[in-house]
Order: sequence, then structure tokens, then C-alpha cells
Amino acid sequence: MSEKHPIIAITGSSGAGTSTVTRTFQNIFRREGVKAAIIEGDSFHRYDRKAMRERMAEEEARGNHHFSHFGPEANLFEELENLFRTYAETGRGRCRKYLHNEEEAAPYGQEPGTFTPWEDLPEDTDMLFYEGLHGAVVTDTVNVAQYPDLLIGVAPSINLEWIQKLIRDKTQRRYSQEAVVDTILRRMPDYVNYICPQFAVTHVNFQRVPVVDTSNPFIARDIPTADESVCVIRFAKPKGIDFPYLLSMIDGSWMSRANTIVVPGGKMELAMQLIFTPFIWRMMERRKRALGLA
Ligand SMILES: Nc1ncnc2c1ncn2[C@@H]1O[C@H](COP(=O)(O)OP(=O)(O)OP(=O)(O)O)[C@@H](O)[C@H]1O
Ligand SMILES: O=C(CO)[C@H](O)[C@H](O)COP(=O)(O)O
Repeated sequence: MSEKHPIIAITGSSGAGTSTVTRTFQNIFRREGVKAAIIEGDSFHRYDRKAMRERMAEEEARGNHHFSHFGPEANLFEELENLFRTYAETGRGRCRKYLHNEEEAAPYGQEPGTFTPWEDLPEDTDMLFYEGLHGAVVTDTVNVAQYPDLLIGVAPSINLEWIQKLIRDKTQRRYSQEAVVDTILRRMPDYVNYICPQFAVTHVNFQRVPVVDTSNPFIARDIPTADESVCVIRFAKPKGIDFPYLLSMIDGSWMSRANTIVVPGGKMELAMQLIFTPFIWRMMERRKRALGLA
């Protein structure tokens, strides 16, 4: 937590929609004149694609079929924790990018599946914005979750998440159906142990739920549309959340629990804007006061 150098973290599994949510935040930042350093969780993978395949093969040979990008061995959790701590204290830090495909790699003249060099974050940013797999991870040795001032979980119901991952990985990352299914299976123990627990320490969770049959996600040809889903939004601490305002502004929304509002799928982005814009105003006001600028 830092008044001078706040951190927002969006955490969710692969294919959950964290990059999509980031675009909503970029719109809020642009509109509110906030300069955010945006970082991607995949930058904190420990291995590039080639090295990861080698490590997986070594582990397979030892009988471990579950060495995965979701777990601590394949990621730099200490470095991520260190970035959050350093940014909270100084507003500085270092980051890099993981280049998933030709399109992402081309501007850097690098191969897909490689990292760009570590670089300093831009100077004079108002906040750090993380999107990725491990923004709220806590292990025996690392506590990333202690630093973000706002921690948001993106956790669609699992069938929907798998449909999104399958379709995205096949169309944009050129993986085969079998390769994606294999990845989902390999990651399952780390999913349970390192991804799911994060949603118990986030401040707000967004869970999109399809209202069409997704019982076999492995044969779905399309991602359920906005009209074919609802979004369950749950606040860990509902004190201070103006639910009557949200209910009046979001057509078709309702409360399903005292801390939970449900909105039509197509209203998820509007809900995020209505909920998070005031958070960002408050963060900016606190930052200005702490820096003696207000
Ligand atoms: N609210 C939504 N409605 C419809 N489709 C969505 C929604 N959110 C995400 N998707 C789709 O799901 C797929 C995965 O989304 P996205 O790339 O944002 O996931 P991610 O969590 O960033 O994944 P990764 O961490 O693996 O990069 C994309 O094809 C995206 O268009
Ligand atoms: O989406 C992911 C994690 O969020 C990817 O699976 C991960 O970044 C590894 O990518 P690749 O298998 O393409 O090297």
C-alpha cells in the first residue's frame, strides 16, 4: 500500500480476460489523465519458450507431468514482489515483455517466445498497473498480495475460461487444440494451488457466467456473447460501495448477496468504469496530498 506510488493489480488465469480488462482501465486512465506504468505478468515467467520446453521435458523424464507456468518454479515471484515493493517505496522499477507471437515480436526484431531486455519503467508515473497470473499470489516465501492498493480478480466460470483460452490460443497464438488441452491439464495442480487462492485475497472479483450451455467447452466454436452471459461482481469489503447508485446506473442489474451485484454481460465494462473511476480519483487525490501537491 502506498499513497505516493499506488499499485492496481488485475489477476486471473490464462484466457480469463485480464488483457481485456486492462483495455477498460486504459480508457479510464486516458479520460482521467492518469499516467500508469502498465506491466504484464508474463514478463515474470522464469524461462523463455525454448527453455520452458526443455525444463518441462526434464521434469517429465523425472515423472512430474505438472511443471507449469502457473507455479512458483516457472516464475520469478521474488522479482515480482520486489518490483511491487520498490515501486510502492520509490515509484521506480524494472520490467520486460514476453513476446507471445509474430505480431508482438516483430516490432522488437525478436523471435516469438522470447523476452525483451529488462528496462527501467518510465519516470514520473502516477501508478503501477499489473495484469497477469500472479498479482495476488502468496506462498510460504513470497507475498505479492500485500502491495496492491486495489486488487481485482478476473475469474470467469471455468468452462467459459477454457473456451476463451482455447479460442484465443488457437486463433491468435497458433496452437493446436491438443496442445491447449495438454496445457490446461498440465497446469491443473498449480491452478488449484496458486491461481484459485488469489481470489480469496482480492478486493473485487469479476466472474462472468454463461447463460448458454457450455458443458463441453472443448467443442465450443464461439465465446458466449455479452448477451449470453452475466457478470457476478463481489466486493470483499462492501462498506463504502454505493450499491443503490450502481443499481440505478446499470440497467438490468441486481443484488444476489449483500456484497454482490450481478450485471448483464454487456454491462461489465460500464460497471468497471462506474466502480473504479472513483477509486482512481481517490488514489490520485491521496497521491497529490502525500506529495504536497494539493
Ligand atoms: N468480457 C468478455 N467478453 C467476451 N470475450 C472476452 C471477454 N473477456 C475476454 N474475452 C476473450 O477471451 C480471450 C482471452 O482474453 P484475454 O486475452 O483478455 O485473456 P488474458 O487473461 O489476458 O489471457 P493471458 O493471460 O493468457 O494473456 C480473448 O479472445 C478475449 O477476446
Ligand atoms: O498465456 C499464458 C500465460 O498467461 C501463456 O501460456 C504463457 O505466457 C506461455 O506462453 P507460451 O506457451 O506461448 O510460450
